[in-house]
Amino acid sequence: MTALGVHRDFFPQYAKLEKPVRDRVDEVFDKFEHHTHAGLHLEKITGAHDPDIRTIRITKFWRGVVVRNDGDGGYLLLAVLPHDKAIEWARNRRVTRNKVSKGIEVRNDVALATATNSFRRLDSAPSAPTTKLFDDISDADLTRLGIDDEIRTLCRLLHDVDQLDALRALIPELQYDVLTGLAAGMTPEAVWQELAQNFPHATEDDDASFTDAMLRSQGHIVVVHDSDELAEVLERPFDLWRVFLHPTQRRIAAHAPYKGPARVTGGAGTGKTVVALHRAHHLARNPELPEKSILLTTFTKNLAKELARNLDMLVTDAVIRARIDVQHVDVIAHRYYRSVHGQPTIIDDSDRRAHWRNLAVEHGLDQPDTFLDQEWRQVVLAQRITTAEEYRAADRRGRGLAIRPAAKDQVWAVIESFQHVLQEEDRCTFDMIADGAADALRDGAESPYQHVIIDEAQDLHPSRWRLLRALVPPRPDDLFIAGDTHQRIYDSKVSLRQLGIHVTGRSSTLRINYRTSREILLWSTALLLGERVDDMDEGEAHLVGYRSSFRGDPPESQGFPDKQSEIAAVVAQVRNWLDQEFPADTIGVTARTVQFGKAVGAALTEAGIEHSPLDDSDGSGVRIGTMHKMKGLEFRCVAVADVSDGSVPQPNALTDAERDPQQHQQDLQSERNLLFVACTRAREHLWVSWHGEPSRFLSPVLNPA
Ligand SMILES: Nc1ncnc2c1ncn2[C@@H]1O[C@H](COP(=O)(O)OP(=O)(O)OP(=O)(O)O)[C@@H](O)[C@H]1O
Repeated sequence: MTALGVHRDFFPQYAKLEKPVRDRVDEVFDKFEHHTHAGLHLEKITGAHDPDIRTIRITKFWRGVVVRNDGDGGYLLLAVLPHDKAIEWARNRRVTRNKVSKGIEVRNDVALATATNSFRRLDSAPSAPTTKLFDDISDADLTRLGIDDEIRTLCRLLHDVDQLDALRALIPELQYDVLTGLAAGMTPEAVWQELAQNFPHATEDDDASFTDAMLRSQGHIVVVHDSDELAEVLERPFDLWRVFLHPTQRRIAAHAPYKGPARVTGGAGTGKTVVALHRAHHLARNPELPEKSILLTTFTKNLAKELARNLDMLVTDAVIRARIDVQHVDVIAHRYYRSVHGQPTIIDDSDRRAHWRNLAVEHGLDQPDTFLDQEWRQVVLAQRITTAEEYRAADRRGRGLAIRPAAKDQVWAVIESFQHVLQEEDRCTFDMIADGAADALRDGAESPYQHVIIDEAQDLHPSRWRLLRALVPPRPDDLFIAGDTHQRIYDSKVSLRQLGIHVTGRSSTLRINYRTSREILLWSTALLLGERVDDMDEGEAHLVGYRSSFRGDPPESQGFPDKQSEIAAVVAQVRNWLDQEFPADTIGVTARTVQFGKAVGAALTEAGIEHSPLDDSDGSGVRIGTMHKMKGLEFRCVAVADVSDGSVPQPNALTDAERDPQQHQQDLQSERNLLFVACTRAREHLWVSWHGEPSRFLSPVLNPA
């Protein structure tokens, strides 16, 4: 059957067409599967660099650009442009094959030759630097990684990453990907490993048909076989993530059954959530699965809503969609806890702290409520400790302060009393509910799910992991975990290994950021300079090769003498974005504290600008919320306000350094990560402000070494 490929670059062009022209495009390609070459009325172009590239009439003013392959009769739709532009565009293009992926590449011969000449001139100027960007990479390595002669000649002339960036539209996608990976510090071997995993035919001779070659170009070509499929992929031309996955994303999402728990990591915006959604879709295609047998879950209620919204966009077949249950992890915990213990009553934070304070005084223990609460959550509840003996022998790695054996008994006595009080009051915490639910499930006869997919996994407490483990029996494809420990903002460090979740050999890393511009990414990652971050599997997490897929404006940062003038500036900045026609709901404002957010909200109201809190899922207008609430979300424009000394880090989130230096460091790390999370929510514009002195966390960007 005739296959039609549609190139990724076609989508934004199609999205911008007026409705009647779009309809004509649909009409022209309707029933393409039955068309012969002549049926599609393709026209040759005089002077074309590639004889297979033709144009096709859409309307009097618009033409499509199509590759027609005589070998197997496949078509590839490349562009839709005004008449003269289309002819010019098509004349200069040439279709080639990538040596590694054996997939299709489309290049502009004329522009590449011009660029090579320009860079040659720059390179021979007396002021040109003597070192070049790829001096350390041999020709043999470049060739092995699929860089062809023409691109190699060009890239040998480049001095820095900015020059490489400038060539993004000219260098074929996969080759550009390889070059940016090398430029971002990956070794040729590391790049090769990734390519070899993604493209199993990498070392074979290229004997693929044209249609097979299109199928091997899944990052930038989607292949459809009939007009219904074509209509479906073109239905939401802005949401490219539905159709085009990076080869690494696709490999992870469409992997054959993983033998056990699998994991995807990667910096902010690298598409971990997208991969989790596609994995859910992939698994749900199994016709033998009953309804709601796959759980897609995450850390907060808002994020679960966002997952469900995106899943509805991705999975349009109602039968397949019905196999996936999207729930906030604590909703699941409540469901199974209730089945055994009835409706729980939650103790709020202030009551909990008051209990700790009172009990510490009662037991003559000089420890603050924060220490006791953390000790209880991170040691006692984390390891399900129930006796003084167990507590004495407990693994307290990761907890700062060492406790002498005698003092341990005293701490245990307070913890025991605290648990007793909770029991008497018949109140509990979310951690306790999760553990109660895990027990209920373990005692039950059947596991409720066959697959569990977890997003934003880095912040889950061990009790949630026990629950998730109990929701699905150990089996292939039981748990699929997406998370990034650089974005951990609560102090829930876990070792998956110790929880019996083994991901070794089934862990993959994404490195290309699709959300934020290179400028925003570099600025934000500088905030994390020197930080050591665990990978939840008893190793260290790194951001090697982490890079953005596009360029934009540099972030702006500005200080103000006082709170009032800063708030006025935030309002002015929001107004400025609105004047530039960014829709209000694509603008996010965030601050460390609820109070500052409220003050900004009041000022926006006064200025007549509609706004709503981030946690109001039906809210509209500019969205405002704390940095914690920004987790997992994204906006075209983000104002991060009150990044002031005294607000970031938030003093009451820090353990006293003298009492517990290690915990103090961990608290600082969570606070720094929080700022990183807030800044990496911005797609196009990031604006950071403070009043008085700036936060010390801004020092790497305000005073770079
Ligand atoms: N293959 C892709 N093509 C186009 N856009 C993509 C692709 N993958 C991801 N994106 C887009 O990049 C943005 C970030 O993706 P996503 O939220 O999945 O990243 P993440 O790694 O989960 O981010 P974070 O950890 O910061 O929450 C989203 O807007 C998503 O639609």
